[in-house]
Amino acid sequence: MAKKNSSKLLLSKLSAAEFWALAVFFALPLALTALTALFSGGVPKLLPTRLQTYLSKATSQASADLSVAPKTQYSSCEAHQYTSEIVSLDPLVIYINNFTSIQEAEELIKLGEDDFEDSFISRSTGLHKVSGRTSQSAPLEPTYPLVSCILTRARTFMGAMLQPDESFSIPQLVRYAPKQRYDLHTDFWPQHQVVNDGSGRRFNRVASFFVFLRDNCTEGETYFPAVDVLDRDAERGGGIEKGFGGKVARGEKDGATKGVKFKPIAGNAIFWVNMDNEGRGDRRLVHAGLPVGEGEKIGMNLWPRKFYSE
Ligand SMILES: O=C(O)CCC(=O)C(=O)O
Ligand SMILES: [Fe+2]
Repeated sequence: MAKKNSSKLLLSKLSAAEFWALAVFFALPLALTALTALFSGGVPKLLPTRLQTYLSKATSQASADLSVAPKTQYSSCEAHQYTSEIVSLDPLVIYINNFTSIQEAEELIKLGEDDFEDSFISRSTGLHKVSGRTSQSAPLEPTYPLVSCILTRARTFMGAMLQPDESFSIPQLVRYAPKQRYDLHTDFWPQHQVVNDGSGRRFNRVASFFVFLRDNCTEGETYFPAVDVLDRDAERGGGIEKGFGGKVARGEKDGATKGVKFKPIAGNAIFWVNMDNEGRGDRRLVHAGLPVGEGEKIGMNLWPRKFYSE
């Protein structure tokens, strides 16, 4: 009772201006909460069920509109789950298990699948269509959250090999239908390329990641005829090859068993180093995408670029 009287007394002592100042002070947080609820779609939930029906059409339309931004929808960047195994030390070839998850692999395909065109090869003279590459390719926008996440993963994998100002080429999806292939080639250029930023600096593809994204096929292995580690292993009983549990096998060239080939397994990747410290390309990293038998193979190229002084 005494408390009620004292608050009455206090109100009667306030001027009109002081009263309104106090009213605004107490009402402002309430108004802000209501506005936040309005913009986050929370208002319908605050209303009685009967009234919610009046709003349901508008709010479900709003959430439907949100779902039509597929290219940027996947935004989580999961911590990597990969494990790695060295296939060859010299030249350096590393097999990476689970470089992407299956969900990430399918999501990457979705991001590029409207943009597939017949593959070309890139040379200093421009882009060329060649008969030895019959697949289709699609660029992947590096700023999409998932693509940027995978590029960061690749950069972290490379550790000290890349300087912070050295970046990746635009990632590229490659898709093969039955009989399609990419004949023997190297990913590095015989001559360093000039960066098109006006600086005159020259770069080359210091290393390559080839990531298998869809393995719904027979054959279609990635083949390195001059990486001879399994050939040497065969002379000692083939223990290393068996240790890879079918992911890696010996290849065939000109009727002879030679080199190493990698079976397409979605999510797994091959990493290899193309250039030595002096910026010379290593021809032992010549490789091919062997013709696909049945089904479809989709992979992704990630090419880290390093600058060279000449
Ligand atoms: O398809 C493959 O297995 C390899 C593809 C490749 O080497 C490339 O696109 O540069
Ligand atoms: Fe290649």
